[in-house]
Amino acid sequence: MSSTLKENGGGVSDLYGENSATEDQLITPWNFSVASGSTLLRDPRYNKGLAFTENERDAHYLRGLLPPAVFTQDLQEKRMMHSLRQYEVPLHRYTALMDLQERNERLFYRLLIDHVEELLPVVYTPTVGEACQKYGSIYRRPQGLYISLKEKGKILEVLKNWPEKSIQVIVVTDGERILGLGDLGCQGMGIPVGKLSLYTALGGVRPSACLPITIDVGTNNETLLNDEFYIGLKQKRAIGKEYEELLEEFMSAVKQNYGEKVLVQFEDFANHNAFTLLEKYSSSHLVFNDDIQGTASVVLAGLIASLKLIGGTLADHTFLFLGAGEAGTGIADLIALEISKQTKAPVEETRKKIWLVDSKGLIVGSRLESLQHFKKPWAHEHEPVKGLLDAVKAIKPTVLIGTSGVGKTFTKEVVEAMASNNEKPLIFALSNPTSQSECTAEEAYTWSKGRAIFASGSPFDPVEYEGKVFAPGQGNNAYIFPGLGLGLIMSGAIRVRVEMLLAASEALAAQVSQENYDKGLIYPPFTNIRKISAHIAANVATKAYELGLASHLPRPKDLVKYAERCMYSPGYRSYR
Ligand SMILES: NC(=O)C1=CN([C@@H]2O[C@H](COP(=O)(O)OP(=O)(O)OC[C@H]3O[C@@H](n4cnc5c(N)ncnc54)[C@H](OP(=O)(O)O)[C@@H]3O)[C@@H](O)[C@H]2O)C=CC1
Ligand SMILES: CC(=O)C(=O)O
Ligand SMILES: [Mg+2]
Repeated sequence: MSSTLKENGGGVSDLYGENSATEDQLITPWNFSVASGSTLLRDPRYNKGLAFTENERDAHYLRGLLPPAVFTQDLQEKRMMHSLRQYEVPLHRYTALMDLQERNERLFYRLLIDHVEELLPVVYTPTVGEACQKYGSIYRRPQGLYISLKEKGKILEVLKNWPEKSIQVIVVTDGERILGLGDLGCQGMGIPVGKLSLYTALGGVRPSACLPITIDVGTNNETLLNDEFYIGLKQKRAIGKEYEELLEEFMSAVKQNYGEKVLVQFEDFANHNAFTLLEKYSSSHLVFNDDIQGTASVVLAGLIASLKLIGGTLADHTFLFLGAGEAGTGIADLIALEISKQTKAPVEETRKKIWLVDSKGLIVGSRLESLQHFKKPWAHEHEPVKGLLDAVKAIKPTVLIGTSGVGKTFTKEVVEAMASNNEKPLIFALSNPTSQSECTAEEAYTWSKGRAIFASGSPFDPVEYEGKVFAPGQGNNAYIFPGLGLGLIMSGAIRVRVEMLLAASEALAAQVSQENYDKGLIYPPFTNIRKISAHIAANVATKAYELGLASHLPRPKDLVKYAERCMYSPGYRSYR
């Protein structure tokens, strides 16, 4: 046993700590056996339900435990989709899909991959938002790993309780800013679970390599604190040193247990923690923040693509944001950086055409002292402006981006003002779920008299306006994180860099076809997402190799093909 392994408690090659444990240390007596009979039917990873063949039914003691019919996976898929479509309430579809995931994992992913446009709004925004709000009452079986203040000092042991040992991606939340729904505490677990199901379905990361985690430090949501069915800690949120120490223990335990190359995606933290955590851990861990960085990458891709429709370069445009938090300032940063890269102008200059409005009005120089650190770079010289409409009139943006988490804030007057200043106003209503969208697709097209180019965080159906059908795009980080994650994993990257986010944006924008543009789309349809993710992964991996951050060597020649080969496929395997 090398001294390094002893020091790090076993490291990645001694996952259970058995080899490195001394005689007086406790270890877990893991026992692995071949599943058969009802145990096999209850194991979602291996269960195939009616698709077990006659031979498998004999060999694995399944005779009599299943009805006589033998179905193909195709037929199971058809049956399941038929059954899902009977539910009119989206939340019922959600629970039916979660049940399937816990019963037959491969069938679940087969459905999700083959019907991505239909099922994405169920496992993801908007329905996942409602599921989180009602998590306590729809709760059946635990999903993911819960780490609460009670586990302080024992987080490494908690990680070891998770049955899968070879983890590649962790999505972690502390539940404080779940979509635009605020603090949902422990019930935020629906988000890491949903995001990771997309890592598998959209990015091809195998399900057993995905670990959803919720860190429960309490909640400030009074409704939840008074709810007898609330599943989390009934106390106010820990802050300051107590919070930081728990997170520090978590991040160290993750590295100790899974090594340097496990990707940690921070998700739906409130902005007073999100920026600090990202800054603190990005030089020591493979981390990225989906709300700050993933969102920035997807919006930049949409902007690059939209230039084909509205003309000019990014530098020719003026940007106005409603919302100056994680998503808003994250996007603004990446746009400024890309313009600086393209024009060679310093980033301090390129920021000047990007303006943000927060709950107190336009961010301007006179507010500098009182601004949170992430807003300060955007405090340009201008007289104070209170509301969005006045800001639109004063700044005359060509692009309006909503990242406020507040619905109905792009009013008729705001959209009309955008349309009176621009032949083709570009409008992104990014807040989730649908109830928080700054405006609907129908409002954007109607109020702009069919001239807006529109994308939203949650999906909207196509809209008919004066005989023409407009198909809105979905500007959601779900386009980016699965491919970004796959690129990091397949190259064995050890750090995330901004160049990788830019590479992901360029790859996504390049996937928008002429046919998409002809329909006014600035994002490709989700139906092709696995191909899109392979291209994003390849571009990200290319950057990882160029930057010397990749550890998977030698570099595969054709990274797109390699990405496709790495992807999990949900077809059943035959059992001996
Ligand atoms: N489409 C996508 O892929 C993504 C969408 N989002 C969505 O973006 C939204 C915001 O997320 P995030 O940036 O993380 O949240 P933050 O809490 O970090 O930021 C919200 C910002 O909106 C401002 N704001 C709140 N209310 C108003 C108002 N009435 N008028 C003007 N500004 C207002 C806040 O102002 P102040 O600072 O003064 O409090 C703050 O600057 C959420 O709904 C989320 O779902 C997030 C990530 C990805
Ligand atoms: C999409 C997403 O990450 C959010 O709304 O928070
Ligand atoms: Mg999020």
